[in-house]
Amino acid sequence: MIEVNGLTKRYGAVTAVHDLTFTVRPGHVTGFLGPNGAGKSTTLRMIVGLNRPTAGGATIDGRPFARHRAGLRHVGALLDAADVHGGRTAAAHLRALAAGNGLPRRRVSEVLEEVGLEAVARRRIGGFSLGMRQRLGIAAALLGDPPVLLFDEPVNGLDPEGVRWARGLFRRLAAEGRTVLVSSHLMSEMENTADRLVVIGRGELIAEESLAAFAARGAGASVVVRTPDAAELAAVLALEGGSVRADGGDALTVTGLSAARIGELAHQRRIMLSELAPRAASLEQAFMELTAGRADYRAGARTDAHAGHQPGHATGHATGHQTDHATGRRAGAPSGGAR
Ligand SMILES: Nc1ncnc2c1ncn2[C@@H]1O[C@H](COP(=O)(O)OP(=O)(O)OP(=O)(O)O)[C@@H](O)[C@H]1O
Repeated sequence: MIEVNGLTKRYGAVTAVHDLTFTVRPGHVTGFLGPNGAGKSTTLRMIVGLNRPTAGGATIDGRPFARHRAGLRHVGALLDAADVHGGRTAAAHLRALAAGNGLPRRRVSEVLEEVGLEAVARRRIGGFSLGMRQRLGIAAALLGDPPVLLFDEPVNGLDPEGVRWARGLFRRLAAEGRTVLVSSHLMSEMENTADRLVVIGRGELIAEESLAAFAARGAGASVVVRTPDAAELAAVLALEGGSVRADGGDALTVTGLSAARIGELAHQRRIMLSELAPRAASLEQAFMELTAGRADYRAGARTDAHAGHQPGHATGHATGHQTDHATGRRAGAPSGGAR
């Protein structure tokens, strides 16, 4: 179990994470979601002691990460797949990690097989694609067979088969009773993987609930209506507080009114309907609505909040990250002191 309590991280004037409190339970895949720059990586790094909180803290199975002597045997993490020594082979990288953490050498071949990299075990990591590096990072996280696992954007760069494989792996790890926290900025990556969600925006908690509860919020749900009297019905529905989009011809898409209410209003006005079809919100839509206004950057426009930010961070970790991000530590080996 991971317990995050009042976790806060400030970088000068920038508050990356603000008073974040949530719990990640064993036996589930918990999706850690938020738009770019929401503070996911910073939070994960604080959980494993690589960033020092400004306030608050996090425990893993009751103790801060630093007090876990078992290291990789207790907690495995993929934090930055690019953060590996390119001159080493995959096998050598994992062997060094195993040796440094007192793990048996046989684990190296076991995890290489698990992630499907046996065939390239003796190739230098420098020539690996991002997807292969992600697999290697996942292998490193699994090396100590730990009960607690954290993965930061693990499916970035994986091909569709790789994404399906990773989903299955996370679910299996959770089914084995492990605590599995997986971050993503895309709801679509989580909806077939996670059964619980922690959603953050601009460093603050927005939602902590089951995927089912999230889906039931109904945000973004709409009703498709077809009628020969589209203009008249649109006016009636707008008066009732619905928001109506004319889709051309006899079709309208209505939000803010239930299908039952639309049917009732049409009946009262003797407007004939040829279709009345509720459409559930996609989870992606619900996520977008929930985090609207909490994303630092959206296509084409920048919000005015976080005025001190460098535009470069829209692409991830381009600028302003020197203080904490460049720790030079390897994925899967969250050890050493925090900055
Ligand atoms: N070392 C740092 N120095 C200054 N600001 C930082 C540093 N690390 C992160 N930030 C800022 O903190 C905020 C949260 O960044 P973080 O990388 O944790 O977000 P994220 O949710 O992981 O985003 P992404 O999906 O883009 O990786 C951003 O505004 C970022 O610019």
